[in-house]
Amino acid sequence: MLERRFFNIVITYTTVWVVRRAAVHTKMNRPKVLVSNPTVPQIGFDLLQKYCDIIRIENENETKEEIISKVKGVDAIYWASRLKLDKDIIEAAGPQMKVVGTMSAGYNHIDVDELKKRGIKLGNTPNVLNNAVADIAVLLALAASRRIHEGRLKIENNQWDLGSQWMLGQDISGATVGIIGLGGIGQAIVKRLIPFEVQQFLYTGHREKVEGKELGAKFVSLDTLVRESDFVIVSCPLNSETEEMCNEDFFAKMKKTAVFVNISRGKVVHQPSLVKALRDGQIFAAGLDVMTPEPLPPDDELLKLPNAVIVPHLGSATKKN
Ligand SMILES: O=C(O)C(=O)CO
Repeated sequence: MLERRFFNIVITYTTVWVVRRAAVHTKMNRPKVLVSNPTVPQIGFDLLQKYCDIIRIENENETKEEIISKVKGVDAIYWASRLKLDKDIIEAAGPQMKVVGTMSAGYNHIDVDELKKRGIKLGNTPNVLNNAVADIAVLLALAASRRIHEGRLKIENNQWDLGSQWMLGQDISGATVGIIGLGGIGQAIVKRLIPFEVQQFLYTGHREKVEGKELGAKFVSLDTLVRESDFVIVSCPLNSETEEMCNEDFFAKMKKTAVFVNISRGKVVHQPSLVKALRDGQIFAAGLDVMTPEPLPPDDELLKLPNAVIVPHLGSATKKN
C-alpha cells in the first residue's frame, strides 16, 4: 500500500513545493531536508535535489530511532512516513528546523501543537486527494450495501442459492445519505452520489456551509444524521473531538438497515463497538478504508465479518499518468 500511495506525483509536487518555499524563506542556499522514507517517487527526490541537500532514510520500514539518528541539524522534514512525527523527533532535529511537509490530507500523525510551539510551518496536501478518496467512499458504500464481500464468500463456499430473495442489499437510490464532515472530500462524495438519485443528503460539522446549500444538503446535528441516514459516511478529520466519536451509542442509534462507511481515520471509530454492531446485526454493513491498527493484523475480528468490506487504506492510492 505504501508504494502505491507514494506514486501519486501530484502529492509529491505539492510537498516538494512546500519544502522549497521553506528553503527560500530561510534564505539558505541549500537547506538540508530529511526524507523520512525511500519510497518517495524519483521525481520527488529529483525536485528536492535541485534546491536542497537530502538526508535519506534508506529503510522502507523506517524506525523512529533511525530517523532520530539522522535528523539532527536539518532545516526541513519531508514526512512520507506512517510513523508519528512526535516531540522526540522534532526536538532531535534542533531549533533551526523550519518546516515539515506531509504527503497526506490528514495530519493527525504529526504533533501539530509541538510544531506550533516552535514556530515550525506544516504543509499538507488537501484537495489533490479529494476525488480519489471520494471514489473509494462511493465504492465502499455500494460494495457494502450490495453485499459484495459476502457474495464472493458464498461462491467460494459453494453456497450460491438460486432463490429470488437471496442476498438482497440496500438501495442507494431513494436513500438518505449522511456525511460527517462536508469538507473537500465530503463535497466530492455528494457530487458523485447525486446521479444515484439519493433522496436527501444530510451533513454535520461545526457549522452550516454555503457549499452544503449549493449541493442541496441539509445541515443537521450528529444525532439526527446518525438516526435518519441510510448511509453514514465519515469524512471528517481525526482530532480530540472526533476520536472514537463512532462508539457503541452511535451504532445503537443507526438504523438496522444502515450502512457505515469510513474513509477518514480508523481512530474516529471505537472499533470493538463497530465489530459488535456488525456481528449482532445492529447495522447492515460497513465499508472501511481505514481502521485500527494499520496495517490490520490478518487475524483481526473485522476480517471475519461477511458484512464488512475492507480495503487497506487505498483512498489516495492512484497514479496520475
Ligand atoms: O491523505 C490522507 O490523509 C489519506 O489518508 C488519504 O486516504
